[in-house]
Amino acid sequence: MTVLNEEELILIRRHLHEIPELALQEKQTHQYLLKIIADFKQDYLTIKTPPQLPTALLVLVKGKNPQRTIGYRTDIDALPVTEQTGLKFASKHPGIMHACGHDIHMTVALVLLSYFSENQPQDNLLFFFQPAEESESGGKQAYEKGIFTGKFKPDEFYGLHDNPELPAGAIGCRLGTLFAGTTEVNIDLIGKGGHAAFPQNANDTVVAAASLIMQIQTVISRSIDPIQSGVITLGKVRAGTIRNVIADHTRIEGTIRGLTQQMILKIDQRLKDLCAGIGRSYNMEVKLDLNQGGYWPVENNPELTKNFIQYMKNNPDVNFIETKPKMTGEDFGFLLAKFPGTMFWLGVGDPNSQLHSATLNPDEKSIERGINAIKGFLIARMEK
Ligand SMILES: CC(=O)N[C@@H](CCC[C@H](N)C(=O)O)C(=O)O
Repeated sequence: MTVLNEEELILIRRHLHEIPELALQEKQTHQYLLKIIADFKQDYLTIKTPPQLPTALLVLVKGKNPQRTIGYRTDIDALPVTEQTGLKFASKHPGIMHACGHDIHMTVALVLLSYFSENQPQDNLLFFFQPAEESESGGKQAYEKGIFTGKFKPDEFYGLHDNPELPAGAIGCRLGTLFAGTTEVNIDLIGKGGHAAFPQNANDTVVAAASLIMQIQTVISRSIDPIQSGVITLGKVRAGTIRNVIADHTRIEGTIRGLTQQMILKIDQRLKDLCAGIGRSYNMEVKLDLNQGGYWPVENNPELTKNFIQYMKNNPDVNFIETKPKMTGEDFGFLLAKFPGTMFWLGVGDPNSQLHSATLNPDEKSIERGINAIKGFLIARMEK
């Protein structure tokens, strides 16, 4: 096969969209990626499925005259969202959707890989198809399980995220922090169940949880410098089985976001204080589990990012937009703390939807435009 053309890339993107899989369960996706890559010219490629992380995939393209190994990462997992786009190629996996655009990310990476498998690059290029970005910290797991060793160790790393607010094909980036760091929050309140008619004999976790939720909502407004800011969203609350039984257990799940590690730790501490206080005042056990995993703030490397932005600004075919930091999280933040590099946005022109929404429908024109911009950048980078 030669370099994937526009028609082929659309078919690939649509097939990937049909088979979304959750974090660490990306078996079908992994198989499909392998099948596509098997059709590329193999002369310069080394393909490896790391046994420590069996849905991940590393593909090394051997350079002509390598001075460095440039890493390019795409995430491959999807979300537990029921698709409502009405597209002909909508998800075939009930309750799961590529609602964060990782199907677009994978397609861009595959086309870049197909191009460099035909046109041997100067430097080595390492393509990393990463599982578990949405949860389970796939990037961190990959690093800690030692998959970036020997010839699979990048000297610098690049990766993109799609952005429905930006016009299709636009490239967005900034020096400094691009994405927030996040902490996953799990709270279990354990009280005493009982008959709805006899609250005096029970210890109601729903009432305690309601109070805790309201207190947590004061953290950002009262404990955080308004110029800096942060976010706490409690997206899931589960309690009870029926209206007339007092719930002995309430589970709250949420996420904390901050643009610096210091901010995240400050919010973490306030949550610990509030949970301890609720435990004392309602006389029940309140277990708080905070897990940052690999969702560190995405800090772009100053020198490499300056170079990236300069290339994009000077390229008349690229619509470059200097963006502000966002409170979305990304476990590429962990990898950028280990390897210098740059994360950037690819505009997918769907301003009526958000990432993680059931109606997200990226404009497919963004794929080809993104590929051209990134391909040009990688070639220019290898000439330096
Ligand atoms: C781009 C994006 O939407 N990323 C996710 C990352 C998940 C972070 C983690 N699981 C958490 O919820 O804290 C996001 O939700 O921002």
